[in-house]
Amino acid sequence: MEQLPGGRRLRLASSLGLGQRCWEVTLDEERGLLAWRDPRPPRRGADNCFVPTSEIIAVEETEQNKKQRSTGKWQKMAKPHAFTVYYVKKARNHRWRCRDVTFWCADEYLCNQWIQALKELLEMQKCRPKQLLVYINPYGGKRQGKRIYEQKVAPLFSLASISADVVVTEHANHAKDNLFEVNISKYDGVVCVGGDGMFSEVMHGLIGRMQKDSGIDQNNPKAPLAQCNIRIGIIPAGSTDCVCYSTVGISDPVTSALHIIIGDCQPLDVSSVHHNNTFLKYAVSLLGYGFYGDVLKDSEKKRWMGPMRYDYSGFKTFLSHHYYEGTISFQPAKHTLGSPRDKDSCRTGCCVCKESEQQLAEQRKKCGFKHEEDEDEWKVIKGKFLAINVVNMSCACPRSPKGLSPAAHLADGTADLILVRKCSRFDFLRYLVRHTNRDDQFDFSFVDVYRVKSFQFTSKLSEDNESSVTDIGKKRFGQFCRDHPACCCNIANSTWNCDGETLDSSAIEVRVHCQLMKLFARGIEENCTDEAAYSHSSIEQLL
Ligand SMILES: CCCCCCCCCCCCC/C=C/[C@@H](O)[C@H](CO)NC(=O)CCCCCCCCCCCCCCC
Ligand SMILES: Nc1ncnc2c1ncn2[C@@H]1O[C@H](COP(=O)(O)OP(=O)(O)OP(=O)(O)O)[C@@H](O)[C@H]1O
Ligand SMILES: [Ca+2]
Repeated sequence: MEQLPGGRRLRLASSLGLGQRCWEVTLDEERGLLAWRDPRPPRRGADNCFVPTSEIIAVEETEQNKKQRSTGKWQKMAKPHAFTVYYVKKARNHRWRCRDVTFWCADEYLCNQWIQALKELLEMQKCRPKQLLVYINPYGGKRQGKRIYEQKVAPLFSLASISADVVVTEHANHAKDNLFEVNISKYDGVVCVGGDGMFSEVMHGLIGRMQKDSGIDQNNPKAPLAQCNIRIGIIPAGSTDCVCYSTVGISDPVTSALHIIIGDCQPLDVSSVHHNNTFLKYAVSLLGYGFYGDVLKDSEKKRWMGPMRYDYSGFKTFLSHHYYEGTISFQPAKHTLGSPRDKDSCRTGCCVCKESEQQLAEQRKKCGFKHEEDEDEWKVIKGKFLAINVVNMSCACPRSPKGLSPAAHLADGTADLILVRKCSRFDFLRYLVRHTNRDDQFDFSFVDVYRVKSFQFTSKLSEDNESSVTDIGKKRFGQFCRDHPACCCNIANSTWNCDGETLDSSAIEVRVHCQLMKLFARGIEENCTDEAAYSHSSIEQLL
């Protein structure tokens, strides 16, 4: 073992057994790598293996008897000693898996030195959770939440020495209400097993609890909200799993469990939604009026169909082709570097989000939690819309791998406002299809997109009702426009789809709160295979 200058940086290099051969194994704390190489010439890149120490899941002393029985490899050696390292292996499409490698040596002291060094390194990873609170929705998605947790996630948590208090929910809002009561300081994170609706519940519980504990009135739309520092982990087991997919790059329970174990952290913007100084909801993914509101409303009656309900209701809503009249006001985002038409997307370590984080910190330094009156201009648009979508993130999901707004950022303090104006059914279909291919879905004359920090909407119907409350005739009007039965204009309001839940009010006021909460995730990685993440030359140097 070598202590590097400066005292505490560790470097271990030994010749250890792996399979039936000796490998050169190196643990370098400074570079943050565990690497092993077959020393026999020729030196082929394929024989170099390495793991960033931050992605080691666990290390265990391996019982020699167990190993002898299963492989018979060590039978000729006198008393071999062995240890197994469990680590993250990055596969295709952002999928992570837990792999293990067992090293052995005849020297017990050397073996223990390795185990101790690796355990010390794991102990030093302070961002890793030790105690988690887990909520499982047994009825989300295909009703597999409990099985997914028990079979795929719990064994990994226990391997990583994470203890978990598990609550299987018995009714909607169980998790949210429970989060107002539990001793939250006991936990390093909260995990939800379910879909976007379940995530939304847990988020409401945590943000709500944080505001309550800080004496902040959620009903005040202008109140600066207290940041929620306890991270949420999402084990996807829902129908859309948009938040998980957009922050990890895949909906896969094992991948998400591994992000939780290694203690990843991804800040997330949250929008607050109010009506007449009354708090309605928070939103992280989609706030959609018109098409997505109607799809959701119809699909709620078909929950028994599982995830298929969205395709059924989507098709039905597409055929109905309703548009809605209303007024939109918004404040364009000026503080951010990006634009919704950018070709680059938000990725791990995104510099647009980092810049926003710095601005947020400076703003906090300047005025703390005091509210500063926002003088920025409002832009107003009146029109007839098939869909009004406000998205805090790309909203990528398995149905649409690039999402509703591919260049939206997870943590820049803005949302993208997408306006799809009245157009033909055929054009709307062309617009929808572009969510599933590489073509630009904003490149249509009937689609506009803006990056905003706040937003308001009033439907024509409620404006009319407000201006002539006595006009009973208008209120009694049936659902469809009787003057133009074939025109698809809808005299009734649509419903807001707020992260998969319907809102009761059509008139809403929305503000984006930059990085209000944090997830156990790291955003979508640019190039996610190990080989791409670490160049071979740096591994060669290490070995
Ligand atoms: C021709 C194929 C076109 C496919 C177009 C697919 C676009 C899909 C975009 C999905 C965006 C999801 C945004 C995330 C929202 C979540 O916060 C929320 C809660 O989980 N999920 C939904 O509201 C669930 C929303 C689910 C919406 C599904 C819409 C399906 C539309 C199907 C239209 C078929 C037309 C066919 C005509 C021949
Ligand atoms: N035990 C329960 N019984 C009934 N409803 C529940 C229960 N636990 C949670 N819920 C509610 O179920 C709703 C939907 O759950 P979830 O988001 O997990 O699945 P989903 O709707 O199929 O997926 P997605 O939101 O990704 O489309 C949530 O809004 C949550 O409040
Ligand atoms: Ca954002």
